[in-house]
Amino acid sequence: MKIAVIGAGGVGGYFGARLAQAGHDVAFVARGAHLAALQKNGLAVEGAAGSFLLPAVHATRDPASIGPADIVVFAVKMYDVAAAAALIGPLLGPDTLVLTLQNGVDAPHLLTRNLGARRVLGGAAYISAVIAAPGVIRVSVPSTRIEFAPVDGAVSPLAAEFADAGRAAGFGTVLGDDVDVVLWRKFCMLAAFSGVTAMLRSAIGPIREHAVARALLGDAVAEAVAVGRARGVALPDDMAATILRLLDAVPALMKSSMLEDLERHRPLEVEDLSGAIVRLGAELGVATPVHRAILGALVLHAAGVPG
Ligand SMILES: NC(=O)C1=CN([C@@H]2O[C@H](COP(=O)(O)OP(=O)(O)OC[C@H]3O[C@@H](n4cnc5c(N)ncnc54)[C@H](OP(=O)(O)O)[C@@H]3O)[C@@H](O)[C@H]2O)C=CC1
Ligand SMILES: CC(C)(CO)C(=O)C(=O)O
Repeated sequence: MKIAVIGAGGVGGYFGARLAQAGHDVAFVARGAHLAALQKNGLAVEGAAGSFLLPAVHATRDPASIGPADIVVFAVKMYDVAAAAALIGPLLGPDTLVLTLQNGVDAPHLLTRNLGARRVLGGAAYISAVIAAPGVIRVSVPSTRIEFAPVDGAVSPLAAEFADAGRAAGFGTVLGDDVDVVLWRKFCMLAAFSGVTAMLRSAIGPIREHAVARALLGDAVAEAVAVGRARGVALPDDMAATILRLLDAVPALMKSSMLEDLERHRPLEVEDLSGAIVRLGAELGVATPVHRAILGALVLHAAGVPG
């Protein structure tokens, strides 16, 4: 398959590298020192999901030099979605699909406004990865996967082909038909996990061991699930319990990407995580005091520190 990755960071860099390693024609749209390193030294992956080097990768700032792809993997941070969406045009052929991998629940719907629902796949990435240095992606979990679904609910052969390609390339894929369920299942976990770990500046281990912190985490999950249900998303009855079981099973040292960003003084996605829950809760009449506190605790850091 021909795959273009916009945003070659922790998420796009890792999944794109696996697909390239498996022999697919993968091109990365990147920028800055990371782009320069990709062009000079190739793309290195290290960490718990395996280490390998792709010594020569197609990396560029200019999507026109890539041309139409089968799949565009769209993996910039949420606050970069609007600007990076302008890069998609030259990558579109008549049947190209665009797979969004942002946390949060809005990205596929934002892209749908310009691209139309038939082209957009909304995805949730289950991975913990960062750009450790320019040209180097570090993954801190052994097993990774993408769950995704078409915005219009119509599962196409190309989407199924991508799911197969991912599995053959070494990461899990789950192709569903209800994009909101795919997004909200992760969002309810992630908004709570990222918000509480970032607010408390702690990996998950100490949080789940302290009764007060654990209760905060449980309340954050419950608020997110309540908002999702009020929005009409078909979340399973045991959603909150399932999420807490999952968070009990992850390694004690695991941090959210938002905590990693906070520690690196990078911009935060908090407005699209706890902020979205607060906004939707207000619209739907669901109280969200924990997410309001998370938003308040982090909002002054949301722009990061330039440089
Ligand atoms: N990291 C993780 O473990 C997980 C992250 N996610 C989600 O995935 C999304 C991506 O996150 P992540 O991979 O961590 O982000 P990263 O910051 O690691 O990577 C994003 C990359 O996109 C680049 N970029 C942004 N805009 C442009 C542009 N216009 N042109 C070219 N390159 C651009 C960024 O460059 P620059 O640095 O210069 O801004 C950066 O290199 C987020 O929504 C996140 O919440 C989901 C699951 C896990
Ligand atoms: C929780 C995790 C690591 C799950 O993939 C994640 O998505 C994030 O921290 O952004």
